[in-house]
Amino acid sequence: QQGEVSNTPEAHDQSYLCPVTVGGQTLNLDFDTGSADLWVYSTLMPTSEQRGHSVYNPDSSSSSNAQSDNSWTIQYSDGSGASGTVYADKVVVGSVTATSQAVEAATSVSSAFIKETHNDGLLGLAFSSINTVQPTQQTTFFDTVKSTLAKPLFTAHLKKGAPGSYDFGYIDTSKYTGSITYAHVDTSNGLWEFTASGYAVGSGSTVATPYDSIADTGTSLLYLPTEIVAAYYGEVNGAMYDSSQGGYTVPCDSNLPDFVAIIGGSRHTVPGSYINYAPISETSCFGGIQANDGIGHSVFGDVFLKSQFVVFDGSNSPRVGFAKQ
Ligand SMILES: N#Cc1c(N)n[nH]c1N1CCCC1
Repeated sequence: QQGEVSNTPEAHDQSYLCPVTVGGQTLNLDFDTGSADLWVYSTLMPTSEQRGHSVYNPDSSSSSNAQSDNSWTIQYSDGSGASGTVYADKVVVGSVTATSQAVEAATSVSSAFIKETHNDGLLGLAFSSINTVQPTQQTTFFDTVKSTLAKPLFTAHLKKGAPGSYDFGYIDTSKYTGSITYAHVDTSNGLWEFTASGYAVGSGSTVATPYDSIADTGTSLLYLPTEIVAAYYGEVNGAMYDSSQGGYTVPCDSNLPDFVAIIGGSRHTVPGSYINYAPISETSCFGGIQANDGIGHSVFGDVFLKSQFVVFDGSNSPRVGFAKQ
């Protein structure tokens, strides 16, 4: 099988949500290549926390089977988290069906999620080795269906301020220009982890330096080594590190330079306008590039990914591919 599902950006392209049917019930989920749990808001949560969300009711699904011995709890690096119990149920993404997918029904969700009223949960697309279900670890939707797909891959086509798509099982050549360049993926941390080999700021010269990175659709910004971030904002008049905001800010009327990442031996350019992320005040805007201090690797999040067509190749030699949209 193969199929396409639309994604729709939240404000500032902070996240991208896709309609998914779980046990015949449609929820809007954040497809996240940085985690490996499919969890949903559910009727098992306090009623007050369900308000404003579409929720999964396992009792009203004709295909749900409780996995009563299993439970889950997940913590994300931004401090948000959720926990709950597990069911097996039918999950449909576009036209791709997982007849018996582990659906992690939340009993508790952190406040950071509750206020995102369009987000009804996550669909993890990292490797199943980091799925949090215990005592019996479960597979991601992609791993569940992979053997039934025409090709063992999915693609991400995220756009700036407009709907895009995720495709499962095929590469739609109409969604990119030029060629796709690939980088080998190291799966030892359960992530789509690769090594970028350099960078350039605007029309500046290319700096050859390797930096360990992940492709993460569930992260909004582009997190890079501190020296690269300093080199970037050093080219922006009025840019500053504002500890009260927790990162670099720029004047909102800045004409920001492009950022070029060298991956797979090719140049991949983020337009400078994408790096003016969101207003903080009348004149100050939060930068879309920030330092990766404390993360342990660089994170190519949505600020970067929405400039590219991205292939997540889950074959026996996993790799990520990037092409210009
Ligand atoms: N923090 C964080 C994070 C990440 N690194 N990948 N996905 C994340 N989230 C998905 C929903 C909330 C956070």
